[in-house]
Amino acid sequence: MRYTVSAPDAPLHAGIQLPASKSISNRALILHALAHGKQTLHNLSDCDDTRVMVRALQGSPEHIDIMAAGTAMRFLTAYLSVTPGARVITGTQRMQQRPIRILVDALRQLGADIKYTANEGFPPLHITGSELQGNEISLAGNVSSQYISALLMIGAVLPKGLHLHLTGNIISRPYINLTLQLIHDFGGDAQWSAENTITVHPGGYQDVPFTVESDWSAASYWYQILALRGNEKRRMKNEESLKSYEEETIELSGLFPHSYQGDSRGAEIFSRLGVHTEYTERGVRLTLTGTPVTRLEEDMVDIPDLAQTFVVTCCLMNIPFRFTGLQSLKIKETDRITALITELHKLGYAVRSEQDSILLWNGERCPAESAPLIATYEDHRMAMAFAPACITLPQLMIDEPQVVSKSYPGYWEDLKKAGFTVCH
Ligand SMILES: O=C(O)C1=C[C@@H](OP(=O)(O)O)[C@@H](O)[C@H](O)C1
Ligand SMILES: C=C(OP(=O)(O)O)C(=O)O
Repeated sequence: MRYTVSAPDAPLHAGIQLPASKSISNRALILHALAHGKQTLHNLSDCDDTRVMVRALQGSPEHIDIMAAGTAMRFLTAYLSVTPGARVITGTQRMQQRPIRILVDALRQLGADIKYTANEGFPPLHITGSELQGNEISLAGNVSSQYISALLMIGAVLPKGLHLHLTGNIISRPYINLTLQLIHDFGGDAQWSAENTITVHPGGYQDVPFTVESDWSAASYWYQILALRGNEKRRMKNEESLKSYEEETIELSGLFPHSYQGDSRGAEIFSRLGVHTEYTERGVRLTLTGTPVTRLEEDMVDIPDLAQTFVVTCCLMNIPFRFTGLQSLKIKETDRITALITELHKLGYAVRSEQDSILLWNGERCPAESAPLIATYEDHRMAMAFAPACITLPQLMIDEPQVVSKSYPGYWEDLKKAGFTVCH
């Protein structure tokens, strides 16, 4: 399947109910299960990554397929290690190439019984749950923060709690802090006890009602849409159309100013690309403002999921960039470094990488394809970050658009609500 996407002719005035955060949903589900919770979790995401988690936690299945959900794979590996019973946990072909050795080694040091059923270091895993006796381990903090979050959440149900010493340069740190925040919300006690050490006290969790915030990573595609509309506006000479663009607004509900989510930093970065954020009672109201920067440099080690949004946005706005801290992109849903370079070449942008961790563009162009079809590589963020490019490149085609269901099942419907045309 493929979609052809076109931008609205009329001024954009969209009101969007964003999906709930899958990162918060999947943490809340694990903590709720560890609390033997009966209370309702409100506003859980309906995305694939959360659905697989709900299914895995219901009725204790012996065979668990978490499809493409990194959080579900990592969080459940730790959870099943402390939960009585024997299970096999697996996922898509790609999930079977995403490394998990660091987490498995850490859990084994605590006493867990985990076996690789195919390739050493990768899912599927056979896990037999038991009470783990260990309470102090060191692990690398520079590969995926999801290993750390997984261990922290079970820390409070270990008889002696847990001291985690993190080695290397810690990546995706806001996701670790999000985990600590949710542990507190569920009545646990965990904090940074030294620069690279986190301590989780024993004592378990409380059964509390909880409401999941909307997803700031999903919000980034709407910021991108407005930034690209602003770019079109500046290219227009006609006073009337200029005025109508100026008044364009997008309202996104369910976001708060002091979010737990690290990707809320996207709002500040987009302010440098001409998008103003105003917090309202319901969420945020985005409007166009000011003049965008002429070059963007950013360390994205804390916000890896926003890399695709900013790389595509900057190319289309003709803003040269250098984004560092992207070392985790190679082991996500696809190798996002290679995928971005390949697809942007189709659109005529010669983006380059350095040291597998930097993406840069100095404004260099290459011949563009006349009717580009954007491949999505089973990666929701490839589809969602490239679709807004139709504002600059009319009739853009997106291959396998259904991939968005991993985190934002209503993405295409929401685009239609905002006036975009989405055709099969
Ligand atoms: O903990 C989480 O909810 C996540 C952590 C990040 O992964 P890494 O820690 O592997 O970078 C992020 O990319 C992912 O989408 C969600
Ligand atoms: C990397 C992502 O997800 P995960 O690692 O949880 O599969 C993502 O949603 O961009």
